[in-house]
Parts: sequence; structure tokens; C-alpha cells
Amino acid sequence: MLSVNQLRVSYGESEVLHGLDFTVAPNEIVAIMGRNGMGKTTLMKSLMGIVPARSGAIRIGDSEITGLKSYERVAKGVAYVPQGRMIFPTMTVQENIETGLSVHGGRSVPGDLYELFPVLLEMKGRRGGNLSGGQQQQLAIARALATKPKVLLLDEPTEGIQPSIIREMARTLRRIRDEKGLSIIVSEQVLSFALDIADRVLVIENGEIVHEDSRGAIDEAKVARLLSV
Ligand SMILES: Nc1ncnc2c1ncn2[C@@H]1O[C@H](COP(=O)(O)OP(=O)(O)OP(=O)(O)O)[C@@H](O)[C@H]1O
Repeated sequence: MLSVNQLRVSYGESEVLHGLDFTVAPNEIVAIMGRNGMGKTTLMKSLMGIVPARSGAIRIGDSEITGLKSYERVAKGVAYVPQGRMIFPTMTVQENIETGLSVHGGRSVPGDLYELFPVLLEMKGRRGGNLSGGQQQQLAIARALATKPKVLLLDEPTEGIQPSIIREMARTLRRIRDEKGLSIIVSEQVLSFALDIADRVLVIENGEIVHEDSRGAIDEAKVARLLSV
């Protein structure tokens, strides 16, 4: 569904991603792991069109999206849950989700979103800023799903979230993948969460993919070593 070829990204003269190659299939969850500063957020932002690619190609199916603006990528089926969630704090839960509907001209929040996240139904009239961190993360995921994506990008979704909620989030993401057949890319530093959800783990170090394992054959010790300083 998503393919990335020789993707290079720079900030000014400083190249941060040095020619990444990977694909993500429909129904597949890929975890991009790596220590702080290794380029995970930059990769997410470049897939979303927030930072430009210096060279290389990003495709959704056969359609190249490398030069497209972010909103055009959303229309092509890419959705993004940024690090820190970035929900709209003064808008209600329902209004936050509705911002995602406009992409396809929908008016009301589809029931299946509230089915995935019952807590959001309970709180639909509350301001986003008054929700807990875990609830805001669910809201950010619901808002992304409202755009009916083919590829869902999540940047460090577990950051600042308590362990019981992280386990629930893992279950929900697997359910979303199974029910909607999405490709999910999640950047992560928490190994237990990645092992819980990922069909494949890629480890990024200094802007290059240095290790790749598939579910069932994940070399936990090696990945843990790459994640430790
Ligand atoms: N706007 C920017 N201008 C210049 N350099 C940047 C910018 N954003 C990030 N960088 C640099 O790019 C490199 C990769 O950063 P990035 O944020 O992608 O890493 P990360 O793996 O997501 O880390 P974290 O886990 O802390 O979010 C780092 O060396 C960082 O200092």
C-alpha cells in the first residue's frame, strides 16, 4: 500500500534521512523504532508532506505522492497522528472528530468510530483540552480515522500514557487494522508495545534502517540493544 524508495530528507544543508527504502502492505502494522533524534519524527513528517523530500519517492499504491501538499495526501488516504497528539483543546470531542469528516464531505461522526472509542461517545460534548492524555490520544486517532485513510501514521503514541491505557491502545490498533484493512506505521521507543502490535519492526539509526525483523522472528535482544544508549 505504501512504498518508500530512496527517501532523503534534509533540514537546510544537514541531511537527516539518508535514502530509506521500505514498503508497508495493506493490513500490516510496521513499527519504526529508534532512539531520540534518530529521524523517526522526520520520517513521519516527510510521509505527511510537512517536511519536503530532497529526493526519492513515496507512493500510495501506484500513485506517487512525493510532491503533494499535506491536504492532498490526506485526500489520497494518508492520516497522521502527530507526536503530542495536537488535538484542538477548545473544541469539543465531537467537533475535533468532525474536522476529519470534511475530507469526504461527511456530516456526522460514523457510529463505528464511537464503537472503537466508547469513552469519546461519553465525552463527546467535552472540550478536548479537558481530556486525559490517553483520551486525547484516542481522540487524535478517531479524528485521523474520520478521514477514511488507507495508511495511518502514528508518531510515538505511547508517550506520556500509562501502561494500562497503552495495552488498550494496542488492542484497539489491531482491531482497526483487522476491521478496516489499513496499513499502520507507528514510530515507537517502547519495545513491549511494538512487540505487541507490530507485524514487522524496522530500527532506524542516524537516518538509516539498520535492522528489520518480522513478527515471530524478532530478535528482541538485538532491538533492545539498538534502543539503549
Ligand atoms: N526543524 C529542524 N531543523 C533542523 N534539524 C532538525 C529539525 N527537526 C529535527 N532535526 C534534527 O533531525 C534529527 C532527527 O530528528 P527527529 O525529530 O526526526 O528524531 P526522532 O527519532 O523523531 O527523535 P524523538 O524521538 O526525539 O522525536 C535530529 O538530529 C534533530 O536534531
